[in-house]
Amino acid sequence: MSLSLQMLGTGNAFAKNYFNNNGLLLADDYSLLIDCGITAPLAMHTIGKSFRHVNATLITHIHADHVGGLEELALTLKHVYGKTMRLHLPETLIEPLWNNTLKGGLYQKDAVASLTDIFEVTPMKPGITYKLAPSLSLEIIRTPHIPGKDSYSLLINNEIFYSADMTFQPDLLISLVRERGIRMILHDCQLGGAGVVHTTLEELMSLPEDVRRIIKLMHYSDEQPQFVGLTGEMEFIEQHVTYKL
Ligand SMILES: Nc1ccn([C@@H]2O[C@@H]3COP(=O)(O)O[C@H]3[C@H]2O)c(=O)n1
Ligand SMILES: [Zn+2]
Ligand SMILES: [Zn+2]
Repeated sequence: MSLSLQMLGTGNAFAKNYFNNNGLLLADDYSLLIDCGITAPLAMHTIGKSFRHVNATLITHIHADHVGGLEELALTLKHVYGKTMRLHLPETLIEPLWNNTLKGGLYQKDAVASLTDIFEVTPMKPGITYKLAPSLSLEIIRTPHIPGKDSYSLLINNEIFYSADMTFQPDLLISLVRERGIRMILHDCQLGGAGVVHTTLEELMSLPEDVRRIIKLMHYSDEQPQFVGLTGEMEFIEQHVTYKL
């Protein structure tokens, strides 16, 4: 069994030196795109890959750096390649993703009137393990981000935690490591300022050593180079590099 991750981007929503924090998870020959932000189509082109070779896409929450590329993805697949993408997403995101984000661009009278008319939709619920492929299972965990906006982090193969954008949740992180035996945490990381809607580097640095040691940092700002060497045991993930998980 081989599991690897190549981030299309590792930047935060406003980064200009990094693409949006979207990941390509590869489990043997099955590939899952985790989030599809505004920059995802260009990032895919930059790394020489095409959406038509991706088996499915999963959405963590509705912000443009996580869903802004879905219109182009759906339209190119449909009109250029005659394909549809399987979309795994938390069931509470189905209605707002269509009505508040995608309907304006994708609606077509008598043809496309809902998310299921343009994607192969698989709704997900927290606490259930979904087998996406022989060597890939996923669970979603609802984690706080913006008041009133649902956001879901991921548990991959019951051993790797992939954070959506989220505020600092030390009890969750500690229990994932000490009670569920999670061996790796990929976490969003706001490098400066107060952590109002994200987790800050300072907050992550306050975690116990056994938790810090397995954290990799992503979703960071253009100031990232100034922080290399200042993150303790936690290393930055770099975009486009393929990591064996
Ligand atoms: N209450 C809010 C809402 C949003 N934001 C910023 O907008 C970005 C949207 O994408 P993100 O990656 O979730 O990061 C959010 C904040 O930078 C913010 O800073 N405060
Ligand atoms: Zn984001
Ligand atoms: Zn967000």
